[in-house]
Amino acid sequence: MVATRPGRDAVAATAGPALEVRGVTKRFGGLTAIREVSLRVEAGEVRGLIGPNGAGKTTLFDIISGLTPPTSGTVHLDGSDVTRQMPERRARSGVRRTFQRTQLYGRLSVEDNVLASMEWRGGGGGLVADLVAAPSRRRREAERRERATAVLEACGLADLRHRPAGSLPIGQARLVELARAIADRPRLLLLDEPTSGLSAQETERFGEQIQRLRSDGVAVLLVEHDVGFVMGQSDRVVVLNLGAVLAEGTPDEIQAHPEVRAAYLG
Ligand SMILES: Nc1ncnc2c1ncn2[C@@H]1O[C@H](COP(=O)(O)OP(=O)(O)OP(=O)(O)O)[C@@H](O)[C@H]1O
Repeated sequence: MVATRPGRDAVAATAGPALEVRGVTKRFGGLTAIREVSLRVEAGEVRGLIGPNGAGKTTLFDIISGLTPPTSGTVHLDGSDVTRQMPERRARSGVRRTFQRTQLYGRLSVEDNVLASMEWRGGGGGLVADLVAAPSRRRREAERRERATAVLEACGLADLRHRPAGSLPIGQARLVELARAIADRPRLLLLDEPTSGLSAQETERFGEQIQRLRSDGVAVLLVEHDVGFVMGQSDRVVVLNLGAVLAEGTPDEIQAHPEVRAAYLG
């Protein structure tokens, strides 16, 4: 008999798209920031999300990650309705996010920032805890450190691992935020304008990481004002305008779309 390995892979294979947003509306008082938006992202797919300032992109990320509830509509992860789940619970189910303004622990080292993103898995506690800890805790701690080292290397941050995160320029800080988001092997990664402030070389490295994640089966939703970057990275692109979906298609279809050109691409 062939043993099957239960876990995320098995769930993903049977339960539908990594992310499905169904008919979501969000009102702030009299303002409708999101209007009946539906979209899906499959495992191993990069989906771009573009639109002018105020189109509702960040609000949609807040709804998907659980920071704000929708006024109506539902959010599904791997086929399960998570609309009422708290953000921490969604994070443990594999939803990770980066922010337009990086959210790092400025006084902690780059490495400790990455380790902290995996703290809930166990381990932690430092040297004293190591001396008195059970073997299972020590094993988890060793795995966490090994993973942090691998992720720091992949993101080009190995030489900066002992630097306080708050001392880094924005480009490197964004890479640390990416490292934090991917260290825990997310199922769904929400990237909010990840390349703003990055050099050409850092942008290229960021793009390589996105493609590596995709080939590992991660679903990526990418909000980005750099149209060239988003078109180069994405399998499909959704265009939001005034809170509603204006168009959806391949990068070529979107770039040729007359209304999109008029509203956004110019
Ligand atoms: N907490 C809030 N209270 C009231 N209005 C809000 C709130 N958050 C967002 N909005 C409004 O909702 C609309 C969508 O904003 P949102 O930040 O989601 O757009 P965006 O597409 O992310 O814009 P940008 O590209 O500038 O980041 C805007 O009109 C904004 O002013």
